[in-house]
Amino acid sequence: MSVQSVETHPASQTVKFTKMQGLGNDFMVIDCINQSVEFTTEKIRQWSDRNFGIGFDQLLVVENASQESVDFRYRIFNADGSEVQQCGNGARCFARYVYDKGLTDKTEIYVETASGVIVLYIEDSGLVRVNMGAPNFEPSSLPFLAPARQEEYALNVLGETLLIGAVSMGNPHAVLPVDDIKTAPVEKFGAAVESHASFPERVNVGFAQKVDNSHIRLRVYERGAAETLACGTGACAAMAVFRLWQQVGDKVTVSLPGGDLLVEWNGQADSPVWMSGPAITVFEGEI
Ligand SMILES: N[C@@H](CCC[C@H](N)C(=O)O)C(=O)O
Repeated sequence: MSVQSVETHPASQTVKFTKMQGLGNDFMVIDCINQSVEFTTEKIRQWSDRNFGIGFDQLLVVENASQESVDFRYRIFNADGSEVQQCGNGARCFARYVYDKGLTDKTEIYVETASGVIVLYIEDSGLVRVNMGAPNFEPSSLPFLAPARQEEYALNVLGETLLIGAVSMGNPHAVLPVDDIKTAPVEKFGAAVESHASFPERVNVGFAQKVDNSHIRLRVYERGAAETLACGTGACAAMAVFRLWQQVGDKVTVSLPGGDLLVEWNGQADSPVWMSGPAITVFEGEI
């Protein structure tokens, strides 16, 4: 008996993709249900290059789900080629993509990620609302090498002691409160905190200013992508940390350089964080 290997979609020479953005956090989205693509770190870095490639903060990959109760599998790669667990702005674009491409006619979409299942809702307004799951403040969940769980931590960075909050939204976040977002030391501390030895898998770094009970301003230095115009999980992380510190209420507008997100969390340990915002298709391409 001879054994034959069957490949339904042979790896193609060219790759069809869609360029999308959520508040200026931009993505290359690839359908790997209808085409087969091999990903290498080198290829992703080339594509993400803003001068020599397509240019994006993250690559989003659409795949078939591995479980029956879920609609799709959602994989995420940073611009530096690292594969990561979660991307909030990407999740909204993922919903828009699978719906607009006719891969589903559902407006409530269950998606498996490397950090669990999230649920995406396409609203009549065109905005996408995402159930991002509950925030996890256990240091080991990031991972963050702190001796015990605390509400805030003192982190030694470049000879200075920074006060931070730490939370996993599926992916790791450090949140630094600042007095004024315009003078936030993103250039000085962003990369240093991202690769601090206390975060063995690196960390996304949010600089957050409380405006009032229902409004935060935020800039995020993203792991594997440097500062972006917006970070959805970063917005959820900042809101969750400020909510834990009782600095804000249950419903907060988070203003990022690329625009506003609405983030809701009631402060209960098992309750999910909800995030709502836009998801926009920019162009279709082939490379
Ligand atoms: N832009 C994202 C987060 C993307 C992943 C992140 N850089 C990481 O390494 O965890 C968002 O909108 O959440």
